[in-house]
Amino acid sequence: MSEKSDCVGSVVANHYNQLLERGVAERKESRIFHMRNLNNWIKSRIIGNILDQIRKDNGSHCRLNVLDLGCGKGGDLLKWERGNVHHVVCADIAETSIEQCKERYATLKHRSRNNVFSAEFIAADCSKESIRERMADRELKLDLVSCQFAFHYSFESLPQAEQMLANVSSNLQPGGYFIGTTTDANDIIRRLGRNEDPENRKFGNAIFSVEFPEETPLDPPPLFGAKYNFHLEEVVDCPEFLVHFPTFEKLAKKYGLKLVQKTRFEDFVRDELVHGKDLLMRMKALEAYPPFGNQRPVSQDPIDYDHVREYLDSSSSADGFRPKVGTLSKAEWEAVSLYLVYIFKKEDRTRDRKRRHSSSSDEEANTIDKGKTRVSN
Ligand SMILES: C[S@@+](CC[C@H](N)C(=O)[O-])C[C@H]1O[C@@H](n2cnc3c(N)ncnc32)[C@H](O)[C@@H]1O
Repeated sequence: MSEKSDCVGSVVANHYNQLLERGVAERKESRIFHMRNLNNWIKSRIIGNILDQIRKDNGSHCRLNVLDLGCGKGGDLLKWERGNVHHVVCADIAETSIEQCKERYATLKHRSRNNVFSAEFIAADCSKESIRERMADRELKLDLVSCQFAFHYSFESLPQAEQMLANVSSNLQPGGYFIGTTTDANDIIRRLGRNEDPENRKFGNAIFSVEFPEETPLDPPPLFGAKYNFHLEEVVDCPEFLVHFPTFEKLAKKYGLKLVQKTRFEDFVRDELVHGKDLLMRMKALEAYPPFGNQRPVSQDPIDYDHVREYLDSSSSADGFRPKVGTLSKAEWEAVSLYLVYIFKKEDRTRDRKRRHSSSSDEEANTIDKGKTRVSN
């Protein structure tokens, strides 16, 4: 492994290790409170949908073993509890995050009087070592690997992306799923706007920025190691790498993982609103506008609400009544919409072969959630 790559791995680990745990009150005051809730809602929907799909595939009482790859402090533990899974392997490069994840799990376990999934915790650079060696049961087969907001770190180099995928594929059952969220490289390059000004290396707004250092070639960027510095108010300030999606898809295929869905967050949110609105409201993923009583809008910049004022102006009734709507400030939406959702399925070669031979049914093996399979660019 090169010195350079070791160095980036430790920068990432140090950054996440130093992140402070915030209390509920402090989180509510955050400029990105609703954006974080919206991201959490998106993950809840991805996880909920895929668990439904696995139960459809394998029977409603099937055992469910999960790997949370790049689990951080355990932001998804509650989702695993609500999803009634049986075992979760939590892995992350940041040791302090893994300790915090362990503590959160202990609290969850205590609160539920031991009536919760079993769990194990592994502090490891999953782009450089095999986690199977570190698992309590090396024979354990997983039904789901979830890698939320973390896969882009492995695109530092081809060997790292391959090791990450090996950790996914070698632990998954045939027919198991690999789900995740990552930045949309095409969108990042488009937003850089080098067509307008070939010198551009940075874009963003008051809450986030993406900046490519001089050493990253941009015309075109390399398939691996296309480093940019990502800054998100209060939470992230560290190097990440563009994930060239066709390369990701091709590599995943080499590891027996077939792409079944790739959806940009903005499309995912629109689609999931049909069934997920109640949860969205409960999770406070949108800001009420105009604000209630003497509350202030989250952003003090009026531009952040131009879109909603325009909407309200066009939909006010004749008596001037202006309803409240749920929205997100423009700055937060610009950050949310940098991401995409992906779902891969581990090929089940025996089953697929049998199915091809024995049935003329046109049921697609990879159909997710009532025909919503979508592979778009
Ligand atoms: C943005 S956080 C997301 C945490 C969590 N998945 C969530 O959604 O709340 C990214 C996480 O990926 C972890 N990470 C980055 N590179 C990693 C690597 N090579 N191996 C394992 N974890 C890694 C970081 O330590 C961090 O906890």
